Amino acid sequence: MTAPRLTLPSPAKLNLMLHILGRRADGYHELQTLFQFVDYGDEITFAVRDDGVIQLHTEFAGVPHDSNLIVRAAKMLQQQSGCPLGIDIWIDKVLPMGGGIGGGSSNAATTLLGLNHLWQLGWDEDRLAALGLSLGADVPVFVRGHAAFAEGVGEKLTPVEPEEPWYLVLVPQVSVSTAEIFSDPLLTRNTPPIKVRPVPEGNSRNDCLPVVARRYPEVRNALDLLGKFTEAKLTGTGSCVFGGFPSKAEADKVSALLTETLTGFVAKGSNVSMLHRKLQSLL
Ligand SMILES: C[C@](O)(CO)[C@H](O)COP(=O)(O)OP(=O)(O)OC[C@H]1O[C@@H](n2ccc(N)nc2=O)[C@H](O)[C@@H]1O
Ligand SMILES: Nc1ncnc2c1ncn2[C@@H]1O[C@H](COP(=O)(O)OP(=O)(O)OP(=O)(O)O)[C@@H](O)[C@H]1O
Repeated sequence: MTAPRLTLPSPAKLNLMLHILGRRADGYHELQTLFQFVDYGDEITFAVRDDGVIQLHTEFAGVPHDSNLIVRAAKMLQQQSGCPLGIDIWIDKVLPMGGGIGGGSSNAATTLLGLNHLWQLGWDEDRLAALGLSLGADVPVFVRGHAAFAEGVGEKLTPVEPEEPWYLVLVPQVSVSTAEIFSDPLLTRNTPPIKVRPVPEGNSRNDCLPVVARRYPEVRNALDLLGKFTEAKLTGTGSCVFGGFPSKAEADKVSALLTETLTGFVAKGSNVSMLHRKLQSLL
């Protein structure tokens, strides 16, 4: 008998602002950032196996299975929970890699929450978020599934309710290495912390933008194009660039101007992740 399959969404995130406050002794940077999800992402399908094997069936160009965050998340959860079960995994990958929209981190979180459900582990969100943090700074917010103001390296999360506009997200044909941007000597690392909550208007800057735009002409082009229609922002360390619109029709109108060399997608901003909405509907 074949095991029943469960398909779960793995949405992208946007950083609505990103300030770098300083650098810690371990090289990681202290940030203040606002995370919001969009209703657009990958889909991951899971089927439980009873032999304990963890098998990813979809190939990723340039990412060996052992370093894939999906496989790493599954193995870590299996090890730490002592679960004897295994899993077959397939992914429909639409999110660009190195785009600053957190595709890998989101995949890791969907895997943790999906397996917690299917293996019936009963782990709470705190425990899953702590495991997630060991896989990447962006994983905890995807585990929590709520728009958040993040501090520390991104793990200290306070839920927030920003507006939920339609976004046009531009995807320049270039992958940006997060580590490379954070090690650039020209990066601004001394932005004073915002102490007032909610974050006051006028703090939508991304401190990574000047360094990314300087290194990547493709990102500069995207910022220039979108900037003709709305405030154009960089998410994370790029490469993706996004802007908000009051309606889908207005975002679609600008999207229609895109070409093969600069693609993009239109998606609704969402303060509750698609993953959590789907999991809620299963209960
Ligand atoms: C820029 C953001 O996308 C904002 O959401 C994240 O902070 C990056 O999160 P991420 O991709 O999960 O990053 P990780 O995989 O944890 O780190 C990749 C590399 O970026 C650098 N890094 C990352 C996060 C951070 N707060 N400070 C850093 O200096 C480190 O060199 C690290 O080795
Ligand atoms: N399941 C996965 N999906 C995407 N990338 C993965 C995955 N597993 C490992 N990786 C590796 O992680 C790198 C970063 O991928 P990711 O899609 O998270 O980038 P990103 O959107 O820039 O993330 P962030 O916003 O967290 O900086 C990839 O270039 C790839 O080598």
